[in-house]
Amino acid sequence: MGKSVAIVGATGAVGRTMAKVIEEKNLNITKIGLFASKRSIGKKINIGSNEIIVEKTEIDKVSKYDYCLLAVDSKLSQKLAPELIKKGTIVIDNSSAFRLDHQVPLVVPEVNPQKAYNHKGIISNPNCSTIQMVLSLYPIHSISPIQRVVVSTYQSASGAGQKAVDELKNCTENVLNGVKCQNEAFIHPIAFSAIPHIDSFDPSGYTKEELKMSNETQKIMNSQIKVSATCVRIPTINCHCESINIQTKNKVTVTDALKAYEKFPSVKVWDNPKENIYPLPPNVDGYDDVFIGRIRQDKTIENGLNIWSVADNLRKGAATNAVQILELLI
Ligand SMILES: NC(=O)C1=CN([C@@H]2O[C@H](COP(=O)(O)OP(=O)(O)OC[C@H]3O[C@@H](n4cnc5c(N)ncnc54)[C@H](OP(=O)(O)O)[C@@H]3O)[C@@H](O)[C@H]2O)C=CC1
Ligand SMILES: N[C@@H](CC(=O)OP(=O)(O)O)C(=O)O
Repeated sequence: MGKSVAIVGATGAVGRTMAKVIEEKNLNITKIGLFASKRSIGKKINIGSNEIIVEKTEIDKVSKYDYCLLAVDSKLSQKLAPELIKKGTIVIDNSSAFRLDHQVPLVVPEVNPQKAYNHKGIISNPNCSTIQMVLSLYPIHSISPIQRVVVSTYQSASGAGQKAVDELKNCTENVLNGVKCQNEAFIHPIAFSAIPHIDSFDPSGYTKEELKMSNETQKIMNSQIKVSATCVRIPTINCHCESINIQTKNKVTVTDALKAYEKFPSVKVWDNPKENIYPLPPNVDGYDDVFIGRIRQDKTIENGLNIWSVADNLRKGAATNAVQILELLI
């Protein structure tokens, strides 16, 4: 029998992308409900040929659905998810609220799909930079265990939500017109800049975004891989980039890495330096895969590789991964 699915946060960057991904996949869903804040009551969103009217989020309404894809901030997830599971709705949560909870599976379907079945009502979707990195690491890890990773990210505005995308556009236009740029979504004006500060600082000096990349990777890959991350916001609209340095237990050659990536689902290699071919955000926008290029041996250590990875953070980094989890369950 077909299942019913609610998207809460349906008007946001991730929620809108979830609606698109559901439209593209032929899932056994009989009813879809779209919910957001009271500001969005009456907005219309098309899924296939159906025009769906956005409703205000109320537990009694959302809990009528079998599954809820939650795409709201973590504070709101913390409030809504327990109330929904109490009423029997299974929640796939995009926020960071429950990701490190031992009772909650944290799932990348190509890596640890079996965890999804062992849920107690909530399944967490990992952080966008983490999903992308885990898929970039896992094929290499399958050849030789990864010991340590040093990663620098170049994260797009859409990672900070729809308002941040609007702010990037307005701010760029203002700066070009000699007008001062106002910033609310970002800590500093984003136009023509690079901001090494995503989420808040931890007493260790790392940001929470950087710690998520470390802690969530260990949980998903069930391994004590050491990850040292520096997360940077750059003025691109969509798609995150990552420069990843990987240290393995035994030597992994570029040829080994290419073979492993080529047979792995959801990973594509675009790597031809002679022809200037490597993944770029505008070419990856709208795709569900993680794209890898610039694969090369690290000359400074014995068992090291450097790679460049690009993925659509709203799709594989958020909506597509969440809908894949839903697909495993229905
Ligand atoms: N953007 C990304 O790449 C990624 C995001 N995530 C996570 O996904 C979640 C959603 O992010 P994103 O889509 O970027 O955020 P947006 O800011 O773009 O969207 C937020 C959504 O939450 C809704 N909302 C706000 N307040 C309420 C309320 N009181 N009741 C019901 N709905 C409300 C908004 O509705 P309204 O329009 O009515 O205000 C909107 O639909 C966050 O937890 C984020 O951390 C995770 C991985 C990647
Ligand atoms: N922090 C990510 C997106 C995000 O919302 O992540 P999280 O769900 O882990 O807070 C970014 O800004 O690009």
